Amino acid sequence: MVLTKTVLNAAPSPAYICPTARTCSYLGQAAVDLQMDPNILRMLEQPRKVITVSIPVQLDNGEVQVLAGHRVQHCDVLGPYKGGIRYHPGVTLEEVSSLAMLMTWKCALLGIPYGGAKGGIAIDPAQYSVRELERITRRYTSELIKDIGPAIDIPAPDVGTSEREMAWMMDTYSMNKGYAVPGVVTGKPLSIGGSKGRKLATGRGVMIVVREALAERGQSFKDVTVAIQGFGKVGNATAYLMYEEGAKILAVSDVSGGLFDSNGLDIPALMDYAARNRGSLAGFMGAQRISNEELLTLPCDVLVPAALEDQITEDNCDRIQAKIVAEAANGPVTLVADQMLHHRGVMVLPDILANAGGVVVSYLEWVQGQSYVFWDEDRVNREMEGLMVKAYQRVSENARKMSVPMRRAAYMLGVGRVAEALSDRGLYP
Ligand SMILES: NC(=O)c1ccc[n+]([C@@H]2O[C@H](COP(=O)([O-])OP(=O)(O)OC[C@H]3O[C@@H](n4cnc5c(N)ncnc54)[C@H](OP(=O)(O)O)[C@@H]3O)[C@@H](O)[C@H]2O)c1
Ligand SMILES: N[C@@H](CCC(=O)O)C(=O)O
Repeated sequence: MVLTKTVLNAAPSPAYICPTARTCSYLGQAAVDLQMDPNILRMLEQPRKVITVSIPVQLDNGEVQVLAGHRVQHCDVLGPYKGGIRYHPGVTLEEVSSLAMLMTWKCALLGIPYGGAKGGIAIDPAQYSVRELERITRRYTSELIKDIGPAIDIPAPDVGTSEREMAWMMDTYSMNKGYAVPGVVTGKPLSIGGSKGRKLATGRGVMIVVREALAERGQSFKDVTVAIQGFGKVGNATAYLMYEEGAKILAVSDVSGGLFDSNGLDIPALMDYAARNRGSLAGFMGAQRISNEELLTLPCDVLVPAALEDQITEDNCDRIQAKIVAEAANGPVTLVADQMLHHRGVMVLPDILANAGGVVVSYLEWVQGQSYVFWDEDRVNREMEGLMVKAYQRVSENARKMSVPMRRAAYMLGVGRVAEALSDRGLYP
């Protein structure tokens, strides 16, 4: 394990805001691999700006709750801050800081001109009415009004948010400005400047990188079995696109548990069921019920964690049977589990590569909006695929050349690009 401050003896500043040990460790390893100037590392290991706002919201029953909303802006050396907004009870400032840092490396690795950010509110959206969620989102946006904007910081969906919340954010921001500003968010509905292809984009990116990894082994989707944890925006799209490519999807899950069929699940039927059941797989009768833990340890070729962080840990990684783990979620594999999987010869396709399709199409949405020209879905998918394949090939080549795991190779490329830009812009203004 490599921790940045111990390896390079960089003294922590009093204002140090610590993302998780995992994120610091991966950055620390990249700093060593790149023989990075410690001054640059000091600048990269802390977010530029940490914003916590208080969100008073009147519930439908008249009671007022005061929520805490965060936005962490990690680095904007390559362009505006970029990253999703998460509504989930587990949101903490530490988690948001880590996710913001991941966004910086992800955008840099994919070569898109953005920095990294993340935001979130620690709520369970299922406990609020649609009107309450709208009031929460609008007040959160108003509190952030000076800190977001098409050239400053561009939010997008993440866990618990969708194009609906992005539309409310765009409308609130625009009302404050006095004119429509579609470019303040991405992942918004098509009717207000969203991009074709954005809804399936993250899943499509996951499918593309797994396809490339299989091709390197002389395999295709028709040869493999897949298990997918999480059936939300990312898991659902990943399952659908891999199913369409001919993979046998053995299992999927959501918070209610998993569904398993050794002959392969009928993914369109499950999507249809979930769409009629407020997104949930609960109550589906056409497959065997298993737990989320059982899903992770099923005998399969490809495992796709597409829910939350820390699902594959030192406690279960010995029982993972997949040969490829594709991190559709951000941070689903703990630091220790990552090392143990590597020692066991399991290929981990890291989050900053595997799930980058979403932010790539966010970028394409922003480009279309800036130029007032909107593309058909084929063009969006083609442009995205080009960037994903190029990134995969660079990471794979670097991993081979350096004899390191894919994550380490990806971090060297992503972190290296940011460090170079920081250095070129001038460290000591
Ligand atoms: N949306 C994007 O564009 C995007 C892009 C890149 C990466 N990501 C990452 O992908 C992951 C999923 O995001 P999303 O946008 O798909 O979120 P989402 O639409 O809110 O879906 C989350 C899914 O995970 C399930 N889930 C939650 N807790 C679980 C648990 N303990 N065990 C099993 N399943 C659980 C949820 O089940 P219920 O619905 O039953 O609660 C839901 O199916 C996150 O790590 C996110 O940061 C998202
Ligand atoms: N929340 C997504 C998408 C971010 C975006 O499109 O800005 C991610 O983690 O990559």
